[in-house]
Amino acid sequence: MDLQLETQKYGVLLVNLGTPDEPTASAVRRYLKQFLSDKRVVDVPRPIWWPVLNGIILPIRSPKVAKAYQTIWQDDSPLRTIGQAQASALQQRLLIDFGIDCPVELAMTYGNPSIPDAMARLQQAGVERIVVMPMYPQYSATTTASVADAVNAAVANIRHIPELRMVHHYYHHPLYIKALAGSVKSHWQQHGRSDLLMMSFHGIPQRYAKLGDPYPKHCEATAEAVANALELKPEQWQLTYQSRFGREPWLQPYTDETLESLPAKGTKSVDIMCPAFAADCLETLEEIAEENKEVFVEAGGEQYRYIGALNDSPCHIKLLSVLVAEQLNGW
Ligand SMILES: C=CC1=C(C)c2cc3[nH]c(cc4nc(cc5[nH]c(cc1n2)c(C)c5CCC(=O)O)C(CCC(=O)O)=C4C)c(C)c3C=C
Ligand SMILES: [Fe+2]
Ligand SMILES: [Fe+2]
Repeated sequence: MDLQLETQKYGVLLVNLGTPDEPTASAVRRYLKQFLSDKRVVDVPRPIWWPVLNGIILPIRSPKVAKAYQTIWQDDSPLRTIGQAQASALQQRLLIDFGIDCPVELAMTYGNPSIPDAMARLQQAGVERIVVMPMYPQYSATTTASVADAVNAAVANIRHIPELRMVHHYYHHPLYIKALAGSVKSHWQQHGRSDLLMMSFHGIPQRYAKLGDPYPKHCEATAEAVANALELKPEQWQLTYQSRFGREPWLQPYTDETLESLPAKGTKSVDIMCPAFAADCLETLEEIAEENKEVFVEAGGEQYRYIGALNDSPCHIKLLSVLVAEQLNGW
């Protein structure tokens, strides 16, 4: 791609969901309170949700989730460590491939580094035009739109605001599909091939999809494109949804229930990947790689292998650099 850029200085805000500052109950509580107070995430009317959140969810969930974080914590939360590696690799790639000297700052919608702090660092570096890059291949109001809300809230406190563009989704981008299919192929080369490739996506409530959230359509398109790229027959792959929260029905089929049912149907080995996660985190390293493995093995499964997220792999960074360059073009 040949970029024709004006003289303004460009910057990138690479945004992921968020994670606690420490794997302690009090830090997890602070993070969950910010996350679960977002109306995009939980849309229950506030007079009903506030007492449930503060009186039941936060006191019960925070210590439990802190213990889960302790099992994956390595000096810091993997989501933040990987995000920082992605940001610096992306900055280098933009310079090498496109000749753009463009600072890249990692930010989190909830927790740290916060979006206002990261935007302030970009402006201090002289950046006037910011590409916001939410790390969500599939658009959802619960994630991508929350990034837009948080960026707009940050801008509301700035006198001299930057110009902004945002990547909306990339669920069908050829380089994204190529990176996912490539990660499966190299996993198969190293470990051999299982009976089934499961593509487990983070869920959302069914009601949100009925109200117009296109997220499940995007997930289906990603999964079908990966299956096509790998030339899989319909019985060799399956799309599922993980991480449900609360009582109402979420997108189905559920990952854990599917894994529990597979051995009885003769599927004894599974490779599982999580295409909606741009970086490994609690939901992949603990829920999928550990908890769900136990579910499958206890139900009679024999081999269960988790295929890691794209993280800071060269194909992933290449994809991110092209997504940014596509936004910069003609700006
Ligand atoms: C309460 C409703 C939730 C919705 C809707 C939701 C959507 C959603 N989330 C991600 C990505 C991530 N979620 C992560 C953790 C996490 N998610 C929820 C709840 C909802 N997510 C909770 C309560 C938590 C915290 C852990 C827990 O209490 O179980 C993470 C991991 C963060 C980390 O620190 O490692 C990610 C990433 C997507 C992509 C999505 C909708 C498309
Ligand atoms: Fe598109
Ligand atoms: Fe989540």
